Parts: sequence; structure tokens; C-alpha cells
Amino acid sequence: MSFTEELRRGADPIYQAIFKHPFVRGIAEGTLDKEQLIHYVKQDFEYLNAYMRIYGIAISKCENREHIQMFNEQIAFILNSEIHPHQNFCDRAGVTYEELQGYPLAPSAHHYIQHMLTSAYEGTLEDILAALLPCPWTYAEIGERLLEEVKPGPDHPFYEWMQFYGSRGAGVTDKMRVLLDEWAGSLSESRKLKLKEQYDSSCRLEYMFWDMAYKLEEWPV
Ligand SMILES: Cc1ncc(CN)c(N)n1
Repeated sequence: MSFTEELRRGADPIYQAIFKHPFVRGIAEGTLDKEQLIHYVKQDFEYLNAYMRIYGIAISKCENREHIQMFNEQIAFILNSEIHPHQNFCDRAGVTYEELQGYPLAPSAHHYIQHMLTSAYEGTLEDILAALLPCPWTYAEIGERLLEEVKPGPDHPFYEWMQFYGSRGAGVTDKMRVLLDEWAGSLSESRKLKLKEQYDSSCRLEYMFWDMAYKLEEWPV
């Protein structure tokens, strides 16, 4: 079993909890409230901004152009393509995308971003990949499962969202996995354990991000 297969297997209980989360079920059933969609997009716009900055930090640690190009392509993907699922939620909520931009982070989004930033500033490229990987991996699996289960037509309120994440194949997930498996091959068991902690924390924070959007989480004071 490859290192990233081990990571995925170890985090399976978290993946299963994500698949059952009421926000994810609400996408499948088309039952999310306007406020929940708006809260998600406000937070995810900032999350993806941070994610691109972390790619930038990763680029600063790359030793060759092939790896720089990979991270660069992923920044372009977020800027040019990952606006579509946000637009789907905005259309359903009856708001413009622009009016949901520039809001402060809610606690769980803040925690997730700080976790990735710590990996990026204190760690190596392996640490960064381990912390970043659950983002594309969980969404690809959610999208594939929802397409398979719901078989949505264009009249489903979240048709574009499901198509976007469910029909891209493994894409960026596979690219990151190939690199992480290659690099992990020469690491000690204790370093691999540290990477597993990075990965598991991001999986848990993916769950918390959905929960934050569903419950309209804000700072209590
Ligand atoms: C929190 C989060 N995680 C993952 C993704 C999918 N790139 C996202 N848009 N937002």
C-alpha cells in the first residue's frame, strides 16, 4: 500500500462522517437555506485565498520548475475555475458573488487556515502537501458520490456544484499524491507519523468547515 493510500485508509472514519454531514446531505437533497449557502461562500472565498497563498509558500520551497509549474497551475485553477461552484451557490441564494467577498473568518475557517499556514511556514514541502491534500481529495470523493447517488439533472439546484467536483477525475489529488508518495519513500517512520498528523488534522478541519457553514458559526463574542 502506498503512503497516501495509508493516509486515506487511516482517515476513513472522518471521510464517512463528512459524507453524512447535513451540509453535504443538503447539497444532495437541494435543501440548504440561503443563509447557509451565503455563509459557506463568504468563508470559502477567504479559505481559497489563503490556500493560494500557501501554494505560493510551497513554490518558494521548490527546487525545480516541474514542481513550481504544478503549484502554479493549481493557483490558476482556483482563480479561473473554482469560482463556478461558488457562483452556483450564489445563484441559488439570490446574491452576487462580489457581495460575499472580504468577510472576517469564522472560528473553524480560521483554525483550518492557521493549521495550513503553520505547516507551510514551519514545515517542508512534504508537510505542506500532507496538510493541503484533504482539500481536493475529500471534495473529489464527495462530488463523485453525489453524482452517483443523486444522478442530478440540470434542474437540480446544485447540479453545477456536483458536476464541478464530481466529474474531474482525481486531477490535482493524484498529482499531489504522486509527489508525496515519492518523497515519503525516503522518510523515517517518525516523520511519516508527523505527516499523518498534518493530514488527519486537515480532514477533521474539512468536517468542521462543513459544520461551520451548516450552523452559521460565528465568534461568540
Ligand atoms: C474548505 C474547502 N475544502 C476544499 C475545497 C475544494 N477545493 C474547498 N473549496 N473548500
